[in-house]
Amino acid sequence: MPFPTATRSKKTKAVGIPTIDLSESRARTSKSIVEACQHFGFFKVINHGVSDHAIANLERQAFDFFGQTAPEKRRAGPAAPFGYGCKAIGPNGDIGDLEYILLHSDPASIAETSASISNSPLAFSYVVNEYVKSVRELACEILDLVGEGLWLPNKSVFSNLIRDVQSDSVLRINYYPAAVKHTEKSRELSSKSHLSTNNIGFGEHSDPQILTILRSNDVDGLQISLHDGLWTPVCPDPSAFYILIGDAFQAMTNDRFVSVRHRAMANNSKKARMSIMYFGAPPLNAWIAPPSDMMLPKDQSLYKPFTWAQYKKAAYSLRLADSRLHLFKAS
Ligand SMILES: C=C1C[C@]23C[C@@]1(O)CC[C@H]2[C@@]12CC[C@H](O)[C@@](C)(C(=O)O1)[C@H]2[C@@H]3C(=O)O
Ligand SMILES: O=C(O)CCC(=O)C(=O)O
Ligand SMILES: [Fe+2]
Repeated sequence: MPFPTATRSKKTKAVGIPTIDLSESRARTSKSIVEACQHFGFFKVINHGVSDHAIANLERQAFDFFGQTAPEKRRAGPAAPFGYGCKAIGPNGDIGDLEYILLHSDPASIAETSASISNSPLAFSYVVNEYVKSVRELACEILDLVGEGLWLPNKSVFSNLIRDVQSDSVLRINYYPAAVKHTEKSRELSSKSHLSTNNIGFGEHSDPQILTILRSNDVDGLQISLHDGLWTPVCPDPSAFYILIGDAFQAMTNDRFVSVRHRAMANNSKKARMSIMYFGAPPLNAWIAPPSDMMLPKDQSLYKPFTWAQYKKAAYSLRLADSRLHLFKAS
């Protein structure tokens, strides 16, 4: 009898993930960031400038929210797409071992979602706005460094998209409850069913946006898939941010960068895992295509030009693990 997927896909491999120190010289960091985007689509940043306060305040508000009873939390859901969600991910039947809050990054939308999430909506929306402002700055700094590293005449061509007031960026707070305590009997049963330690928390996928700024507490779970298809566990580092290249950036660099496939394993720790992701996206009507000065006359565009709205619509019509960029390949 074949093993369930969770057990079959157990193979993992430890790999050195590039760490970029943003306090080093721009020439050095811009070069290292471009290399990391090309080889991994993933890297870690330290000395990132996001204040500990902004992080701790949001984490506290979120832990307070997730610590409530199920009926209390359900009042803030279902996430359609914004608000509270439990287990169901997206509109097409994907399921994970987690709870989450999804918010649009626009202040008016943050205020609206906060009213359903919190009994103190002003305090909640204040800390969300502060966090979003801070990580947006970090995202823009990284995108400017990419522009410099690629020697683009307009180094802000990418960051301008997420600085735009119409930017469609999103904030997600994922909560993976602490593992349930096992009795001897339940341990025996779950080991027989091969399911005890390898369940999926948030299934394999790439993020559709330009880039993702991810931070988690000190509980592990995140894994990335590198070239050989093996899953690489990412060591949690609450003082750092992890940067993930998304599909839109892959298209805007004509595949010079490749979006990274990743997943989060279900929590096996006695402590809950919390991850916070800022998904930096362009305005809905923005065209996703390489900047003209990035392309040489001999270069062929690998994708038909498409808008972020068109790409998002395609992503939301598919399952989490489905790849989507091929739908926009130039013939
Ligand atoms: C199954 C889905 C969930 C998702 C929308 C989708 O149809 C495919 C992309 C998924 C994803 C992954 C990254 C982010 O977590 C997210 C908010 C996004 O923009 O695309 C989720 C979507 C979601 O959970 O709604
Ligand atoms: O929770 C995590 O660490 C990863 C979640 C993720 O990839 C996502 O929400 O898109
Ligand atoms: Fe993701």
